[in-house]
Amino acid sequence: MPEKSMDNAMEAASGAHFSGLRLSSSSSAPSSPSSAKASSVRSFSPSAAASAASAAAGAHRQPFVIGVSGGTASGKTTVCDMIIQQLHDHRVVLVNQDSFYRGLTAEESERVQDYNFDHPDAFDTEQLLECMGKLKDGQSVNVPIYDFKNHRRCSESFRKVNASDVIILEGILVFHDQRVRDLMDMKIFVDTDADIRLARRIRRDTVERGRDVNSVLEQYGRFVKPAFDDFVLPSKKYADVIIPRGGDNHVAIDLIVQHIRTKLGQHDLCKIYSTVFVIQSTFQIRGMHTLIRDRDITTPDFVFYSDRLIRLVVEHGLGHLPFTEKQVVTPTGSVYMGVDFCKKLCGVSIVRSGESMENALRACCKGIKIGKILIHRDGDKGKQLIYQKLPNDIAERHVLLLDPVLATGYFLLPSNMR
Ligand SMILES: Nc1ncnc2c1ncn2[C@@H]1O[C@H](COP(=O)(O)OP(=O)(O)O)[C@@H](O)[C@H]1O
Ligand SMILES: Nc1ccn([C@@H]2O[C@H](COP(=O)(O)O)[C@@H](O)[C@H]2O)c(=O)n1
Repeated sequence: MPEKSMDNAMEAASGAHFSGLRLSSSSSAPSSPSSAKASSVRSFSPSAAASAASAAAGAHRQPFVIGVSGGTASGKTTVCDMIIQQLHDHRVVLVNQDSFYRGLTAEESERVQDYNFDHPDAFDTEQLLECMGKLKDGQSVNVPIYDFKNHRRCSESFRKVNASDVIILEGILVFHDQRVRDLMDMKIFVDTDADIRLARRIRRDTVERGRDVNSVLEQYGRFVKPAFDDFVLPSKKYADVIIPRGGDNHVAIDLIVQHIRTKLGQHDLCKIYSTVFVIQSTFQIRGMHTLIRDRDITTPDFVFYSDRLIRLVVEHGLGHLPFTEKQVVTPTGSVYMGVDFCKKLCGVSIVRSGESMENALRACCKGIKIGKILIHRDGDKGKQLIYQKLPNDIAERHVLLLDPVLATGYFLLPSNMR
């Protein structure tokens, strides 16, 4: 039998069927050690379940929001570009706080040299919050386009920013307002020496922003430096990560990208770990998860349903073991072309073990050559090691981690069973 067919057979074993649910005693489902929950299971309506499932499937995932702050010309945009480049397989959008600079009034425009663009009041933070709120909600937004040459927003054009997996919000004062900070899952401060920043700013503002050297120096001494000391530097304490030398610090950027990937992987583990197999959620599995999460479940029912879930995980896992073709002769003398597992399952780590789990595992593994079953109990070193390697909410699903080199299976069980 080709490997695919074997997998398909195992897949079918954990596919969408209700045999594991304990329906009423008149049904053909396995008999129940306790009927306490039977009535609630009986009222399990496929149509209600279907709408609940589709609601869950269509449920909007919260994007991962990263705030990037730092002094002017510290390299914030450069760092953001590097992160975006490295996260090429995810949808990432960049929102610049600069886009939310208020347009100047005619009077302010006349005396622009007296205007403090580095004070928090120079930004329309309410509008920024509204845009970020929509993006977090999965809606696309029109972000204003700001022109540094004439200190105005373009009145007609906007930049359309689509909902994404990752939103990066960059700007000198993005850590200043607590409401903006609270939107962020990760805060990065780009820390570059003041003299380097000033040199870059002179070059950039004269080349790109239509200024002359004198006006840059004047603005820097009068507003930029004092505001950095008063508002930007004090907000550094909110940062989770400080990157010295900005875009030159490849190690820091690599580490940050790795962290973001891990966080995103909580939604899509298979993108990070090629050896992770996530069992497809079915009504049967969700129904049983619902039952065992119910605080009113009786102990016999809990044991029954958790045992059933464990069996599904284990059976699914066994489908990934290597096998060879094997012929056997049946009692009637005919030849049956079958398969035989060709390597030993040398270790199975169960994140939380209990007698019923051990029993279920041993029962499922009957007929398979098992070298050793390792059961890690609470506090075990092995368990710690497994946890260190995995994102926090991985246990929300049934996951089987197979290491093809060691042929070791890790069966992770739902969080409430830890
Ligand atoms: N590591 C670097 N080495 C040399 N120039 C840099 C470096 N990082 C940024 N720059 C330059 O400095 C200027 C400001 O960088 P930018 O990333 O736009 O900073 P910010 O967004 O903090 O204002 C740009 O002209 C950019 O090309
Ligand atoms: N019309 C404007 C608006 C802002 N600035 C300066 O921009 C700096 C912030 O942008 P960075 O890319 O350097 O982070 C800020 O320090 C303002 O002084 C300006 O000069 N003119």
